[in-house]
Amino acid sequence: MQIDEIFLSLQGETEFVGIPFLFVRFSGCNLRCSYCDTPAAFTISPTCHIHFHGQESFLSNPLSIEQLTTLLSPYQGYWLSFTGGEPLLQREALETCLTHLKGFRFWMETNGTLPEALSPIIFSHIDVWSMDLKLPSAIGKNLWETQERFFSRIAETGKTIILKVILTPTTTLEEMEEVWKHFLLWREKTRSLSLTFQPMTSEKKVIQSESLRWAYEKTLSWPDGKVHLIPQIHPILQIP
Ligand SMILES: Nc1nc2[nH]cc(C(=O)O)c2c(=O)[nH]1
Ligand code: SF4
Ligand SMILES: [Mg+2]
Repeated sequence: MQIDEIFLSLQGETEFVGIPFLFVRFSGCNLRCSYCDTPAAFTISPTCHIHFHGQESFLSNPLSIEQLTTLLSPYQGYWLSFTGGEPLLQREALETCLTHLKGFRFWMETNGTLPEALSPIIFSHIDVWSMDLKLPSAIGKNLWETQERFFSRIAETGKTIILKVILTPTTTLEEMEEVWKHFLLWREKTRSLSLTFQPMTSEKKVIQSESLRWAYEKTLSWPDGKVHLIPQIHPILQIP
């Protein structure tokens, strides 16, 4: 498996912020979002950067499942996030991880654009799906139809799904209306759905935008606690 980095930190996004997470960052991505904060994961890296408690080491790619098991087994009981890049581009490697790594709670960080890569093994092991909503202003094309197919398939599993949308100065209010329309429609398909509006951060500061103002008002108007406006906390805390 081609892994860009493996590290332990606090979850810096969504309503799970502040709790310890292992991150396994898969190499390769099928998108090139304007706001991407992990461009290093676009390409396959010759080495995997491992950093735990400020100690770093490197392993040559590809990594074996035995290497991964040795590295992660002291952390059984922790949440483990498969992130990227886009982990579903390496479906077989992901399935190997899911069937061999024992004693973790699995979190899937996905751009939600590869419904054809989903499989029964993935469905049975992932506990929480964190799915980005990719807007045309950030990726240059409309992917709603594909994202709808992706969402419908993961919703059938009944697992927790967190939708995440990144707010940037180029995000339009029409796009925000579209996000909201989909959130309301998709809520009908599953019991455990929440939405995080995530304003972009740069230089440890939250970037102001009209979509951020819009999201603030929308979040205030929604009382059930399933809609959140939360910036990334890891750049602010200056942690990985
Ligand atoms: N602290 C921290 N929290 C995160 N939440 C999602 C991340 C990601 O890149 O997938 C991430 C990350 O890279 N670091
Ligand atoms: S999907 Fe994620 S990793 Fe890929 S380009 Fe977009 S933000 Fe970056
Ligand atoms: Mg990140």
